[in-house]
Amino acid sequence: MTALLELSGVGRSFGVGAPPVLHQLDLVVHNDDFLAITGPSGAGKSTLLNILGLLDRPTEGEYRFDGAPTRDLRETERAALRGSGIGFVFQGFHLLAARTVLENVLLAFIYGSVPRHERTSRARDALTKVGLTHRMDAFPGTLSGGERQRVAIARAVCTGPRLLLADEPTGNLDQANADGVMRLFAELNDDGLAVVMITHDREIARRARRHARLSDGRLDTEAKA
Ligand SMILES: Nc1ncnc2c1ncn2[C@@H]1O[C@H](COP(=O)(O)OP(=O)(O)OP(=O)(O)O)[C@@H](O)[C@H]1O
Repeated sequence: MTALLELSGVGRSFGVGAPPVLHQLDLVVHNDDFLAITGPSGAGKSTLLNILGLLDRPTEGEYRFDGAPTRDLRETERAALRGSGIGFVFQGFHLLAARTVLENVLLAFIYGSVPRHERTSRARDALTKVGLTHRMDAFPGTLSGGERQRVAIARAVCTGPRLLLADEPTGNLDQANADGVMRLFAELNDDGLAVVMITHDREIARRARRHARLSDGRLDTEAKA
């Protein structure tokens, strides 16, 4: 099976003479993978996620997305690949307070290639998938944290990405809402979406299919959660 993501000898340094934050990382993520990455604060987890999400570039090594090298892609090509192939979910939800739930989800289509006439039905379907059909016209400020994160997940998946990247997606949630988000990730993964998630919570990491631990800039992909 072709890897969806493949890192070979990837390093990332910030500034001349600074020690590398990421060091010679090798990682393969397949289409059906659900990978949790843990590690101490400052280990480079967000730096790694930014590289996987084509928001940042390695200073060493190669990153292949869906079999194709990404090194020589122009910014516009990287943005197009992000818009069509990758969904992002963050700890802080990143919703616009003055837009309704449905309008927030529709924002995802700004960067993709989904035709205009399909957008509202796709956004509604995504909100149905996350159990928020009844809150489409609500404003984010009137929702619980768990509901807000589900809106963010609907926004991340409504364009039909191959990969979902999540940075501490349960960090602002209580146990019950964190459980709900993890159930949703498992369902999306069963439907064929690859998920890579950063978490500091070992219980949450155990809910993934696979666990890798990042420390001192190195990745242990055999680590037990
Ligand atoms: N743009 C940047 N310029 C300089 N240094 C950076 C930059 N981005 C990250 N770093 C450094 O890289 C290291 C790793 O940061 P990163 O945010 O990836 O860690 P993390 O594992 O996600 O940490 P946390 O769990 O606390 O969020 C830190 O020492 C940080 O200061």
